[in-house]
Amino acid sequence: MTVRRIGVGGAQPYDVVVGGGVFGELPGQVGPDAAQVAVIRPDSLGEVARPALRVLEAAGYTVHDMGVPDGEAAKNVTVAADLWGRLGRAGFTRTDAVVGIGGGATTDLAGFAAATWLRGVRVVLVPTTLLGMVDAAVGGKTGINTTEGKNLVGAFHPPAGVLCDVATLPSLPAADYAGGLAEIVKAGFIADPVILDRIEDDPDGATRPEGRHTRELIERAIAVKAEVVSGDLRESGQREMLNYGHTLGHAIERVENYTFRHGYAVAIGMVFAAELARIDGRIDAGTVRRHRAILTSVGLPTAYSGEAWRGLRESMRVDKKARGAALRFVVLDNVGEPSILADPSEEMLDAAYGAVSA
Ligand SMILES: NC(=O)c1ccc[n+]([C@@H]2O[C@H](COP(=O)([O-])OP(=O)(O)OC[C@H]3O[C@@H](n4cnc5c(N)ncnc54)[C@H](O)[C@@H]3O)[C@@H](O)[C@H]2O)c1
Ligand SMILES: O=C(O)C(=O)C[C@@H](O)[C@H](O)[C@H](O)COP(=O)(O)O
Ligand SMILES: [Zn+2]
Repeated sequence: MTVRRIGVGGAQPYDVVVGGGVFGELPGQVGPDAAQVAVIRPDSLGEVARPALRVLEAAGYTVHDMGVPDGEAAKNVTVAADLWGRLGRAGFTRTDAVVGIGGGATTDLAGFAAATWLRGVRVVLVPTTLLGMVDAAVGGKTGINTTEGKNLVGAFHPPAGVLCDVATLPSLPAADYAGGLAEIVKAGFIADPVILDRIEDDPDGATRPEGRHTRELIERAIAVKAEVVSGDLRESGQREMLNYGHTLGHAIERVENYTFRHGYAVAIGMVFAAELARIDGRIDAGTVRRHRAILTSVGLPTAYSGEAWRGLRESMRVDKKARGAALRFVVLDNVGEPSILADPSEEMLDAAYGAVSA
C-alpha cells in the first residue's frame, strides 16, 4: 500500500503520514530526546493500540499504557486530571512524549494533556477513526468539553507528527465511519468540490474503507485541512471556515450531553448553514438540496427535533466564533467559497431551523 506524506506548515512543520502499517514510523516521530512515552488510548481499543505499544517498547522507550474511557466520555476535566496525576507519578519531564491513539475525542484529550503538562510536551497522534484522520488529529486544536459547551477548554498545540494507518479502519463501526464522512463532505463544500463529485459518483463506496475513491477522499480532506491550518493555526481568520456546520452541530452535541456523534451533528449543522445562506440570498435551493442529497446518500442525518430549538439557540451563544451577543456562522457564497454571516436576525435563524426540524 502506498504511503503519502502531507505537509503541514507553520512555526513547527510536521507531516501527516497516510498508508497501511505506518505504526513503524512512531519512534521516528517521538524522537530521540524522550525516555518515557505515555500512550493515551481508549480502554476498548487494546487490540488496535497493541502494535504501536510494541513498536515503542522495541525502540527502547519506557512506555506507560494509559487507558481512558471510550470516545467522548473521556473528553472532560475529570479524565484530564487523572492523566495529569498519572504523568506526575511517572515523573514525566519536558523531554518525554505523549502518543494519542484512537478517535478524535481521544486525540483531542491526549493533545490537551500534552499541551497542559509542564506547559507543553511533544505529542504524536495516531488517529484510528476516519474523522480523526481527516480532521481531528491535524491542526493542533486540542481540548475538552464542559457542561456548558463543546471544546470550551483547550489549547492550540500542534503534534510533532500524525500517523494515519488506514489498516485500522475496517474494524470501525459503520456509524462511526459515516461520522467521519461528514467532515469529508464539509471539506468538499468549503474548499474542494472534487470531493463532492467522488461521493456522488459512488456513495456506497464512500461509506466503506475499501471504496474505490476512499484513499483519494481521505487525502483530499487532509490536504484541505493542512492547507488551511498551515496559514492560520490560531483561527484568526481563514481557519474559521473549517467550522462549517459546527455552530448548530456543537449545540446539538451539548443538548444531547455529548452522546450524539460529532459528525452527525455537523451534518445537520451544515444543512442549517446552507438554509441560512439560501435565506440570505447567497446560494440557491439546488445547492441546499445537494447538501441533503450527499449527506443522506452516505447515511448521515439532515434533520433534528423541532422542540429542541430554544435550547439549541441558547447553547449556540458560547460558540467560539461569536463576538459579544452576535453569532457568526460560516456559510457558503458558492460551493468552495465560504464566508461569514454575522449577526443574522432571529427571524432568519427561526426560518433556517424550521427547514431542518423534524
Ligand atoms: N481537534 C480538531 O480539530 C477536531 C476536528 C474534528 C473533530 N474533533 C473532535 O473529534 C471527536 C469525534 O471523533 P470521532 O468521530 O473519531 O469519535 P470518537 O473518538 O468518539 O470515536 C468513535 C468510536 O470509535 C471507536 N474507535 C476508534 N477507532 C476504532 C477502530 N479503529 N476500530 C473500532 N473502533 C474504533 C472509539 O473507541 C469510539 O467508540 C469529537 O470530540 C470532535 O469534537 C476535533
Ligand atoms: O480545526 C478546526 O479549526 C475546526 O473547526 C475543525 C472542526 O471539525 C472541529 O470539530 C473543531 O474541533 C471545532 O473547533 P471549535 O474551535 O469550534 O471547538
Ligand atoms: Zn468537526
